[in-house]
Amino acid sequence: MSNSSRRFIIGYALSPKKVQSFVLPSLINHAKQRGIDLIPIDIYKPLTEQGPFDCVVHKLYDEDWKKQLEEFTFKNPNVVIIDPLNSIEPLHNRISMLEVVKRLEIESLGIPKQVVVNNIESLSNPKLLEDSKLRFPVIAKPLVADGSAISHEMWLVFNIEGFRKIKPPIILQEFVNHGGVIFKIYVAGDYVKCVQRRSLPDISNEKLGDLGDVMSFSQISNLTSQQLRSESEGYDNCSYLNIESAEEAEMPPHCFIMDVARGLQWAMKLHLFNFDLIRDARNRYLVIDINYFPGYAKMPGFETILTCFFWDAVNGKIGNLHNVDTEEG
Ligand SMILES: Nc1ncnc2c1ncn2[C@@H]1O[C@H](COP(=O)(O)OP(=O)(O)OP(=O)(O)O)[C@@H](O)[C@H]1O
Ligand SMILES: O=P(O)(O)O[C@H]1[C@H](OP(=O)(O)O)[C@@H](OP(=O)(O)O)[C@@H](O)[C@@H](O)[C@@H]1OP(=O)(O)O
Ligand SMILES: [Mg+2]
Ligand SMILES: [Mg+2]
Repeated sequence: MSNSSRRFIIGYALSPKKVQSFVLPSLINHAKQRGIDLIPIDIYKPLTEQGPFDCVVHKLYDEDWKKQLEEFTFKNPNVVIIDPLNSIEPLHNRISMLEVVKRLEIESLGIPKQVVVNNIESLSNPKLLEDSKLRFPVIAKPLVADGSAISHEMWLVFNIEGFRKIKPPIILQEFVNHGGVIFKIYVAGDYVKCVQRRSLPDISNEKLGDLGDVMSFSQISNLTSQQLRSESEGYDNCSYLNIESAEEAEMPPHCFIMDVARGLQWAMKLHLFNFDLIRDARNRYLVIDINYFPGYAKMPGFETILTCFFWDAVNGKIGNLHNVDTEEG
């Protein structure tokens, strides 16, 4: 229970899909019990005429919202905005997204080799892979990561023929064998949680020749085994994805997760994000993706963690990371 009778108001500006997946009755009730009311922001009305708010959380990126936030911040400099748009923006480009990882200089941590391809001509350059020190298989990911369905559409490319299906601007990223498991680390202010999810299976050199030219996929770690099977139907390479379940893997060390989460948070100046981590055959960890305001509801204990974070936010207690906890998802 709240230790004071004062109530706090958090305004949220989220897409209808995000409201449905995040603003669950269980979260609303949990927050209420700690004196926090979660109130929807009407994006069709001026933000400055709404409220009062102690804090605003948001995941909208259009120009109109940007202007609304600027005006609101100017008139209400003491209201906490989670998070400022200029801190979120680097995550909208898959190159700038991972730049921050390089700055951390944490031992055993890195990112896969990658190169930007802006147009079809560059994609047909026969020396593209050689110049960028990449080898097949590679993953082609849309350069822009703006939350649209298209920004999640990826291709696993097995040979040069496969490039025919790819539409730049994209990045080509080294496919790193990692045992079919990824770790998703959710950060909400001071709170950090690591869960294990399904990923793409390893590809051996022998298997590479049997997989066809290219295979498209989207948000694989959110798919159930059943969805994964139907997703893979119709591809030459369907048997590649048609696996029942990945082996359970050992979780990364707590202190390592903590260091990376804290390092990323400070470097990016963000409170709400998750990052995807894979472990290669030499026990090196690679960050492959960072998402703003991810699907927290899939995280065990989400109501408690988010409510604690909101409480910290409205009480000016957003500070050092603590409470690191790892568990299987
Ligand atoms: N370099 C890589 N090597 C091996 N597998 C990878 C690599 N990059 C991505 N993957 C696999 O592809 C999946 C999707 O990639 P990524 O996380 O970049 O996409 P996304 O659409 O941004 O995902 P999210 O839904 O988490 O936002 C990962 O979860 C992982 O299974
Ligand atoms: O759909 P969910 O709620 O599960 O959350 C997903 C979230 O979608 P949403 O913000 O539209 O809801 C995605 O955001 P965009 O890149 O599309 O902006 C991205 O962050 C995914 O990684 C999240 O899944 P998770 O990484 O947590 O598994
Ligand atoms: Mg991802
Ligand atoms: Mg992503």
